[in-house]
Amino acid sequence: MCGILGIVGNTDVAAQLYDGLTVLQHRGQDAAGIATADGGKLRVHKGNGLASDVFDEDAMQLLQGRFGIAHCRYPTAGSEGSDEAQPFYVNSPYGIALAHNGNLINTDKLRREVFEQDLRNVNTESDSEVLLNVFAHELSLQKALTPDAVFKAIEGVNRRCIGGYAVVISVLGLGLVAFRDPHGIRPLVLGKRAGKNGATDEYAVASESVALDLLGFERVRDVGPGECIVVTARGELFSQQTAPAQVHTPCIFEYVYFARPDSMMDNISVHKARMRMGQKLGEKILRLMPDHDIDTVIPIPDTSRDAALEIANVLGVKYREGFIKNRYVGRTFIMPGQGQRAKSVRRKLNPIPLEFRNRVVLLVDDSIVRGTTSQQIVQMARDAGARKVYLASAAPPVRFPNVYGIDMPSAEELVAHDRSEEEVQKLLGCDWLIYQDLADLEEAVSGPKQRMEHFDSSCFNGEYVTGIEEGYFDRIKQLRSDEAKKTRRAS
Ligand SMILES: O=P(O)(O)OC[C@H]1O[C@H](OP(=O)(O)OP(=O)(O)O)[C@H](O)[C@@H]1O
Ligand SMILES: NC(=O)CC[C@H](N)C(=O)O
Ligand SMILES: [Mg+2]
Repeated sequence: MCGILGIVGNTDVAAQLYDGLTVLQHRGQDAAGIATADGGKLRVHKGNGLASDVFDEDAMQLLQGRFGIAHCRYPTAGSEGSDEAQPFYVNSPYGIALAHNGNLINTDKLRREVFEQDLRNVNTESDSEVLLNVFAHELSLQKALTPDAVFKAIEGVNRRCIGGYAVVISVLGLGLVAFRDPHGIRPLVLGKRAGKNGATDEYAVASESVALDLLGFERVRDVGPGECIVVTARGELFSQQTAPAQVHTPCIFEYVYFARPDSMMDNISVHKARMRMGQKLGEKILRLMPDHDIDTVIPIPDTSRDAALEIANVLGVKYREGFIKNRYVGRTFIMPGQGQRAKSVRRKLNPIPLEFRNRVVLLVDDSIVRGTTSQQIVQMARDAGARKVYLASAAPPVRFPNVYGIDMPSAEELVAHDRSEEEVQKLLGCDWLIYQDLADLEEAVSGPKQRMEHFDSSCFNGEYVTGIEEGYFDRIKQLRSDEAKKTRRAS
């Protein structure tokens, strides 16, 4: 899902960008990078791995400058290679570095345009490098380097680029640029920190507010859909709507799985949204099984905990941590290959048998996507002595590909695609399977104050807010299915 962060400060920002990456790490484990602007020079350091693998003291020393951007990557386009780590950089019309969360769905067309019309070279298969070159070209059409010129350039980006995108850019000689796609599918939040001893205020933008909390920035507001913000190196903030107003449809899967519970996203607490998911699902369980025989509710750590606890409360049964998570194994869903994902579930989770022996357990996960986790977990619960194993998913069945920044390119890899709930239950091997209804999920996220009317729920309902060109799904399947990735890696 990728984490992005940009800071304009009164002192060097590299150490803060690094710290920020450590709390956005759950959004992308494959690569990390930082770019800072130091007078007339852009400094970039990036590579494969976690932030802690990529940066050492020498790298940090190089990254001087009072404004900069950072990225952690979960690939949705191109390869997992280090040349596709972000930020990407170009040196014309100015030194520009870009970090992108999301996925463009018209990359092929843009790539051709960038090469044939804009006369620019794109070196990798990454959609983000294409996006950078579109921006660079649009900026080159402007006469000056001012916030207004940047807004005009982003108007061009909004016009040409289709898909989900939240972006931070460093422009040498100007400052930080941040913007969000016209539907606000991907998240981006703005923070401010009062300058010390009369210095100007400092600003940060991040995928999640948790990065602002850590760095002592106050959460000001979310960047709006189709809005662009420019913070100059001197700390002046400008903002403008660069795309006509569209229906705001933030990605609902952020609340289900991606974001940290301690983040606020589009003014909604992720933690509260997950608790409400648990309440709704608990009520559905009671409706369908009023005389249930559940002894214990057990979460599948980490992400399902908030929902599982609320289900236990609604059902009035015990909540128990029956699986212990190995803290040194990362998130499995965002790993690039199925082999690695499958192996990691067992390495990551181990049962405490006494919480299972002779009990009827309700295992709760936030979502069931490929079924990698739940299939193994159900078996582990049985091996640990459970009398019956029920499984609840705080999200509805995932049946359709995601094309806006989650790497689910191929419907056939989704366990619920073209299967009834009974068929999925059989495949996962549990005694009963229950899914959240989509209307309940959307209500749970929106909350009692109904903060959001619409969502991008495409992986649940197959409705794509940008429209999808004929043949697109076949193309991404050919390029990005697990099989295709395996063949590419082997070659
Ligand atoms: O059906 P699947 O394809 O297995 O995908 C869904 C699972 O993957 C995620 O867990 P993950 O291990 O990535 O992270 P977590 O520790 O935050 O729960 C998610 O929370 C589900 O447990
Ligand atoms: N998950 C994401 O946000 C991915 C960003 C970009 N499409 C990449 O593959 O690097
Ligand atoms: Mg999980």
